[in-house]
Amino acid sequence: MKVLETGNGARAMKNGGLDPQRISFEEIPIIDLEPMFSGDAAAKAKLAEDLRKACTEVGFLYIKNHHVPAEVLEGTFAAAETYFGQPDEVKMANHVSKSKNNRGYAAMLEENTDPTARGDLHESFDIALDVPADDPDVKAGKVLYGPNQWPSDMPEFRKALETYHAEMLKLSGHLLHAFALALGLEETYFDDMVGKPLATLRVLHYPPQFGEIDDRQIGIGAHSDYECFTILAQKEGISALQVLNAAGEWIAADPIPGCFVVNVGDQMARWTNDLFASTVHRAINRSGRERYSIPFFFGPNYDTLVEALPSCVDEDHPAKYPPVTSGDYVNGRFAATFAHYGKDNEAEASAH
Ligand SMILES: O=C(O)CCC(=O)C(=O)O
Ligand SMILES: [Fe+2]
Repeated sequence: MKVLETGNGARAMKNGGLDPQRISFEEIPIIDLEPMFSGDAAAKAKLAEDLRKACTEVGFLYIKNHHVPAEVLEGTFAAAETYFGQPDEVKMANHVSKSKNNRGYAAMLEENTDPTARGDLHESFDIALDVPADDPDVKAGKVLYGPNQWPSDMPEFRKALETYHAEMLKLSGHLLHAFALALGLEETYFDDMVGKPLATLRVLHYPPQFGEIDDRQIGIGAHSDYECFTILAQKEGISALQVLNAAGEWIAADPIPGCFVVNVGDQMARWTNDLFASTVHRAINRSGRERYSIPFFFGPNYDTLVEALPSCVDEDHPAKYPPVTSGDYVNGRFAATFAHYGKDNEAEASAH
């Protein structure tokens, strides 16, 4: 077993080295995050080992004991339901095209997460870190930074989402520490890269799909997430999310009470030179009921260079990807997903 010397002492690396062993998982592991809040070094090391295994073999996991209050989750789901229940013209008043920073509402079929598909059957509302318009980074045209856009007459909606966003930032700090330990690094290794993080919160509404389904038009098409990691809340009792395993089978990632789904994003895969798997997933809502979910995408500061970590590169495993800043990477991916606003999209939508 390979042992890695770190500033926190020696760490054994399971799976002997850098080659990830993806498995044909049929279940997604559950990781107990409690040690990051109250554990000693031994408990954290055990958690780090479990997390490393989950990220290497699967790329998806559930976390329990995350310390996000249940009422914050319930409040956000309730706020989302009220928001999406409004007439389309009301929601369109805060359409994402009215923001320079990808904030606000996007309607059914406007997004096309899988570029080979015909639009996603969901509507969404996005916020991110609220950075004022006169901030130097915003003025410099770093479009992922900027102010949020809000409906003028829904203060509860704003409050719920802002509260949830703040909780996610806290939780992301703990998770990032766990990821650092899982990579054999000092717990605080990433801390100075996340002072002004790319941190997008979306609320999503998926109407149910009935009967025969065209696999090019589902709730959200097959994709991997762009950022470092995603923390996803799903309303209990509705199955829709699916994760692709190493054998190419779709595995259900159903909601588990008290747990978030966490998945590795593309930035983390690049950081780890593909040791950690950024796993493809999709959602199809055939539950017969309206589905709501709340993903939160966490990545480092816009200017952080995402390049293979020294501990993930050696002679036999040269860096696979050129270094890229966090912002340029996410921006490039966004451009592809939102490419088809406008005429094409209207034609598609009215054809169905
Ligand atoms: O709604 C879900 O369960 C998944 C959403 C998702 O994958 C995304 O927004 O990137
Ligand atoms: Fe996703």
